[in-house]
Amino acid sequence: MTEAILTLNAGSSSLKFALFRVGRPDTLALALRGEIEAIAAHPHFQAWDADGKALVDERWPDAAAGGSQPLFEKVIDWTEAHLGPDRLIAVGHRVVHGGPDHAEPERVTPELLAALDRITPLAPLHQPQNLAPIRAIAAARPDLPQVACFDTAFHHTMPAVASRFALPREYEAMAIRRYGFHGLSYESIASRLPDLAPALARGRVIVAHLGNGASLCALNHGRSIDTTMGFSALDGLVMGTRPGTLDPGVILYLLQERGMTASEVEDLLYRRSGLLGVSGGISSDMRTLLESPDPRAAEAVDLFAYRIAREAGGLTSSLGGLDGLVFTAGIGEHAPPIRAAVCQRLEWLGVVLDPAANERGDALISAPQSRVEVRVIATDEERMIARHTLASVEQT
Ligand SMILES: Nc1ncnc2c1ncn2[C@@H]1O[C@H](COP(=O)(O)OP(=O)(O)O)[C@@H](O)[C@H]1O
Ligand SMILES: CC(=O)OP(=O)(O)O
Ligand SMILES: [Mg+2]
Repeated sequence: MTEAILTLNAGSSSLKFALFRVGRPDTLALALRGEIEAIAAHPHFQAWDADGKALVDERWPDAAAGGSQPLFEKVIDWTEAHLGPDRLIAVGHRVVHGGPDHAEPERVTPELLAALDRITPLAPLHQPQNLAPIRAIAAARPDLPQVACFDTAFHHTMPAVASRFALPREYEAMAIRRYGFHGLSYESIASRLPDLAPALARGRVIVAHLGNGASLCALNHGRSIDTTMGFSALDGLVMGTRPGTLDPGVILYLLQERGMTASEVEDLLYRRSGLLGVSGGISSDMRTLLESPDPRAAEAVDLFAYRIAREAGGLTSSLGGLDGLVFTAGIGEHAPPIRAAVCQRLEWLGVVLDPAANERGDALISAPQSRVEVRVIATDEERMIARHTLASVEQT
């Protein structure tokens, strides 16, 4: 019988999962992976074995009644039914916010769950999605170890000058600071760089994690020194349904002058803005926008690329120059027009794209004369979670 680890990665638009077989010494072989995408609209459930052979492909016309809970249960039941001779030894979870106190992966206990629940207001779109399956599994399988892996953890290496807000000191004591997110994704990319691009592993690199949520991370020698997301997953780039950086004066104005309630503003910022809002409600999904003939879709796409380039300029300053740019996550890995638009805006930095390599989605998409090496690397948050989970269960 082989031991296996299940990973669950609940994002804002998808639930991704994977099953890894544990070999000795400490190798993790992918057994299957899958996802439910468009969880809030028309859920689409797919899974593949390690060779990419499809195991399931189901669509549900409407989001499940009762939110994501029935979808989590479906994934867990389906995975258990496909375990075969494997024995599940642990489940690892992506948990978006670890707050100030959780800088390393941790075994789930009732105390940890209560602490993570208390920081839900800092990540209202994600934390409930992350904690719900932990609770469901704890109730159904109380003896099965679970490990929480935090999206904020990788950024604990940021210097104070990058994590501090210019607020009075007492607010910093209330843990109001910039945390950064998508840390498991950045850790996954940083862990691949020594093999894929050794010079970049030692250099100054911006990683663009462009999914439904989107952010940039400045890596120096593989460590995060700055990132575009802050206290919450609202800051920085334009995202599927979030505006990214917004003058806080707008929020005061909406509350004080336009009579909006705090929860209406929350809904506006987390669910109605970004690509969805700017496109006039066409879609938060980049595929739909790239295919749409509506000029508002093109304006949303243009703003998305403009803001990536603008923030990349800022992070280049944080890094003191730029050696590499890496695109990853749903849009970064699969949307050549977005990569082209960003690279064109960064030509002043010495970025020269190889258009054919970009269209093919090659690993290296910059031209030989480019001063900045531009790469596409598939993020593997699932393997990162599995590694942390294995290390955590072996320690105890
Ligand atoms: N072939 C594609 N072309 C353009 N965009 C794509 C493609 N495939 C996926 N995407 C986009 O990737 C985004 C989802 O990215 P993903 O990293 O899976 O998100 P999350 O993990 O935040 O749920 C969506 O906007 C989707 O439209
Ligand atoms: C932190 C965050 O925005 O995550 P996601 O991209 O999964 O929405
Ligand atoms: Mg994601």
